[in-house]
Amino acid sequence: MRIAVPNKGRLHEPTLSLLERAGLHVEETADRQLYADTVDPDVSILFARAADIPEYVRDGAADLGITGLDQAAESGGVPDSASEAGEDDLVDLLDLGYGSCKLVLAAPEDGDISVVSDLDGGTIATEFPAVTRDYLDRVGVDADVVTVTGATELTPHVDMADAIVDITSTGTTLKVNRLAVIDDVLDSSVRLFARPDVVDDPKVEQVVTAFESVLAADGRRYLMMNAPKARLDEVKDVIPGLGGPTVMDVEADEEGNGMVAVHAVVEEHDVFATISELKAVGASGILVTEIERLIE
Ligand SMILES: Nc1ncnc2c1ncn2[C@@H]1O[C@H](COP(=O)(O)OP(=O)(O)OP(=O)(O)O)[C@@H](O)[C@H]1O
Ligand SMILES: O=P(O)(O)OC[C@H]1O[C@H](OP(=O)(O)OP(=O)(O)O)[C@H](O)[C@@H]1O
Ligand SMILES: [Mg+2]
Repeated sequence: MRIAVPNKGRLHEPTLSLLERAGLHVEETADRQLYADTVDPDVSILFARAADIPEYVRDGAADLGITGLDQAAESGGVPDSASEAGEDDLVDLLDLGYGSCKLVLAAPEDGDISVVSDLDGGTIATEFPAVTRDYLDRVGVDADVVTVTGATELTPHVDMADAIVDITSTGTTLKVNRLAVIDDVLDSSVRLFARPDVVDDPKVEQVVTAFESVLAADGRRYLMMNAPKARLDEVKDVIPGLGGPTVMDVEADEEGNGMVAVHAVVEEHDVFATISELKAVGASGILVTEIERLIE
């Protein structure tokens, strides 16, 4: 099974680090420019441009692909569910949570375009012509779409276009170019895409489970502590944990009081408050550790 992965750009490093954390270490090879093996002999990697990955998966050059939803939408769309997928469609298997951005319609701040209908008969420049035409159909506006391959933000200032459809995340690029958002076109993040014919393959399910376990571990911590057996109920009230904490008998303390070891998964943002509450109910030797993967 082959996974297409961005070869450069902002998605390259986070994708390799996800594969690593999921246990799919990518082997260093001389020709890593194009293909690489992983520690799993059944899984190999194809490096490609983020924009080309949807096409590589459709064509069968790869079985799975990791790229932005914006790229998949531009290359022919993604149905809402696997059951609606035709054989040329991509199935959106999993939101991997990074590369979050928006495609927006934007126009010069001080211009006369303030709603999308002002663009009737106008021109929109974009790197996403298919998504833009779909959007125009949806809102019922008739505008020309010009395709550019970069520096889209400049086009309204050199009379090439009245507005643009482009990626934004912090909004800095739009601001610097004195452009204001007129409408949201598409919310995007990086997804794991598959061809419909591989969705039920056990290997694909194994990859999905591995990625899910990394996502589930994100933002959670593993707490370990000792507590007096007599106060276990109070400790449990403080840490509801994932399906309840694990409790093990340990040796009694010097005074002969029964002790237990308590282990639990907690949300990272609860750790700070939880620790003082645990101390208050008699817990000691509290350890907080990171979780690499969590299979729920
Ligand atoms: N500013 C951003 N914030 C978050 N995600 C972004 C941002 N810009 C792009 N992305 C996401 O990353 C994907 C790829 O963009 P990136 O800039 O890494 O590649 P690229 O511009 O195609 O690189 P190159 O042209 O060097 O191959 C986009 O399709 C989008 O999903
Ligand atoms: O809202 P912001 O945080 O400013 O991000 C938006 C910018 O990020 C992307 O460009 P990128 O940095 O990938 O450069 P590129 O045009 O060379 O791809 C995108 O094309 C926008 O220009
Ligand atoms: Mg870019």
